[in-house]
Amino acid sequence: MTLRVAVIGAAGRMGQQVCRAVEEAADLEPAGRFDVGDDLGDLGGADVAVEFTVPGATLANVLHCVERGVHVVVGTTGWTDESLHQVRAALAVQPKVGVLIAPNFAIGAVLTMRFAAQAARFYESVEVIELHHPDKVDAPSGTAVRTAEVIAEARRAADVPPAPDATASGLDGARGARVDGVPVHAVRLRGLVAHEEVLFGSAGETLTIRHDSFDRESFMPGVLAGVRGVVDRPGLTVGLEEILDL
Ligand SMILES: NC(=O)C1=CN([C@@H]2O[C@H](COP(=O)(O)OP(=O)(O)OC[C@H]3O[C@@H](n4cnc5c(N)ncnc54)[C@H](OP(=O)(O)O)[C@@H]3O)[C@@H](O)[C@H]2O)C=CC1
Ligand SMILES: O=C(O)C1=N[C@H](C(=O)O)C[C@H](O)C1
Repeated sequence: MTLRVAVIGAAGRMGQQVCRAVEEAADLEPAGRFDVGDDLGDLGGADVAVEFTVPGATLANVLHCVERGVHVVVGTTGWTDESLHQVRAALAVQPKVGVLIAPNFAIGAVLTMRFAAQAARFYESVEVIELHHPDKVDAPSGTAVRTAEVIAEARRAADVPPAPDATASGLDGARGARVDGVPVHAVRLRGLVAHEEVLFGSAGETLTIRHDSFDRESFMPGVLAGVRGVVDRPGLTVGLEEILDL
């Protein structure tokens, strides 16, 4: 069966790449391209909309799609418990519709989060560093936030005490931001795309897990897997790992 796919944020860095990927996929058909200021209307008759816009716009776009019975694959970051709650409420009146929200569609980034969760209970110390292109509008990255959260959950479950840190004075921000107690550092550098390092340490050893997206092409297999998977997954799914059965 051919799926008709609309792209919201189609003029953006990710949106352009998604439009190309949809055009090249034999089982998908472009239904429409939407960007800032466009009326989403009936999404061009799409079965699935792919949404890569900005944190301030994504909730309204997703709710619009759900209300019209269109499945949605969302890559935009900045989701909160409150905005996820609003999506669940909208889905309750459209029980056949599926929404997939994933902070990162690159397979290696999903594996990095999984490996980090596995390693978390074995180490005293942990820090997350995310490195991105300087045109990114949010910090830290959605991926780094999720990575820190899964690490913190695993450490709590294993009763690992807070990481040691004797810092008593210094400049604000020097130790990064705390996400669920885990220090997260954001680097913005021309030449980069999307990268993450998770550093673990214990007496006499460290473990570094690193993922690099050198090209936005790296997100496309995950996005297309999401498009094909979301139509058979009513309700809200958070994280590509659910679709990949990881
Ligand atoms: N989950 C994942 O794997 C990935 C997630 N991302 C996330 O995706 C999002 C987009 O990233 P990226 O493509 O680099 O960003 P861009 O800024 O390149 O693209 C966003 C596009 O959305 C447009 N836009 C803004 N508001 C609206 C709106 N209300 N309706 C429709 N379109 C709108 C922008 O227009 P204008 O510029 O005119 O405002 C722009 O064309 C970010 O949140 C980023 O973190 C990025 C890469 C991978
Ligand atoms: O803005 C980006 O580029 C990216 N955003 C996502 C995030 O914030 O985690 C995913 C990836 O890191 C690229």
